[in-house]
Amino acid sequence: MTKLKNCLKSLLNPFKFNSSKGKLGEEDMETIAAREQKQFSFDALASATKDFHLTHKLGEGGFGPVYKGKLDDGREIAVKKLSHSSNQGKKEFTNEAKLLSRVQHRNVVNLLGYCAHGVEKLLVYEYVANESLDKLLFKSDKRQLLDWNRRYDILIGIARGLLYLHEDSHNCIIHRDIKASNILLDDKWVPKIADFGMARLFPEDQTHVNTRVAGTNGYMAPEYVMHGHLSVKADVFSFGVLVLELISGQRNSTFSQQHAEAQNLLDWAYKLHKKNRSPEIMDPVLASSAAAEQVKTCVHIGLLCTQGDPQLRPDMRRIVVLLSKKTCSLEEPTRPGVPGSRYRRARRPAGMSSTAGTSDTARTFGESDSRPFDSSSNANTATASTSAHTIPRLDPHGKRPMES
Ligand SMILES: Nc1ncnc2c1ncn2[C@@H]1O[C@H](COP(=O)(O)OP(=O)(O)OP(=O)(O)O)[C@@H](O)[C@H]1O
Repeated sequence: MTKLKNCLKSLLNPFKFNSSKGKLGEEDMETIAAREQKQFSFDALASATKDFHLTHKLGEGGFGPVYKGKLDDGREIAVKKLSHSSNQGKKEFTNEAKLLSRVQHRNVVNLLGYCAHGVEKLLVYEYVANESLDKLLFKSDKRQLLDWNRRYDILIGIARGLLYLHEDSHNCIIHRDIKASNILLDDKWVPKIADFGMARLFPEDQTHVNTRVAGTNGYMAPEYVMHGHLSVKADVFSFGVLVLELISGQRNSTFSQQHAEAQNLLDWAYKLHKKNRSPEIMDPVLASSAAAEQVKTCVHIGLLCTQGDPQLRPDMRRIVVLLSKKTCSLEEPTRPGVPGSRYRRARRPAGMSSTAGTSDTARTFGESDSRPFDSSSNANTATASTSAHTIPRLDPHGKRPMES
């Protein structure tokens, strides 16, 4: 009997068995239940962030300000206060946040929980100590911290995180906004994908787009920008842009000013690849740490990911395999699509649906098409031909492909 008691006691130990009462203390039970529910009280978050004090503010993105905080139990957190423009109801928000907090992977920022308090909606993330990738990669005084091996590990980590979101999480989660600023690095340089699931929390709500800095972010897949066709291949496209940015140390969105002979980073990489000179896109600070063959393979993979036709792009499972292999034979990429931005998408001409996947027309892509797929061109010209490839129907949230 005593043995059984001890055994039970040790099983309950992680939950702070309250021996003086001989059972789990009421408070402990509440704490466990609250943690399970992933619900945080507004007071706990206000106290953790010193009333959302300016000195705790980490920054402000399109969805609202983010604050650093410390919970009573010592955990460091980042609290995202969603802007009031999210018109999602409390119950829907709670359901979505609950689902998203089940997403757990080494390369995805952990959503610890959420809080819905009056009009306030907040998301609570694990705090990731290092800076976001863009701050390191695009700042000349910091980019040498990222040698080739580190960049390569970051690439594989992001690829694994995306594979998990696409295929291995409870539902297919399309990120929709993969870019360098959404990759956070922890103190061991492990990349963590941030801001996943925003499409579910801001369903069909483009309002936040207008609060972002106007301009091109240069990561969005052309078929998504132009037609709202959202599939996992849109994330693959953005990942491809990120691959080429990591290799070159150049931001795709500001590239054109530097190299007049190419329209953008993708175009430049493609032209050099065709001449078998792709290592020339390499960031000069990598000269001593990079192996030319590996750089070549990575450029090749980046170009496969950014092809205009989403169906030609590899999926994340294949990308993880390709990146993990020492040698691999790769098909020739077709010309890259021209990336766009969400900002442009929000300004689609009247009459074009902004609902992902509702447009039934699409431009036909293919090897024979030598023109780059320009997302900035007028949408009327873009709907000229009916798609030869049917793109799977998407749910009205523009997030999960629907099983038909
Ligand atoms: N979990 C986190 N840990 C540490 N810092 C974070 C965390 N989440 C966000 N931040 C920081 O908070 C700031 C704002 O982040 P947020 O993701 O809201 O916007 P953004 O990525 O700058 O822009 P966008 O909304 O366009 O993606 C950034 O500097 C980011 O690095």
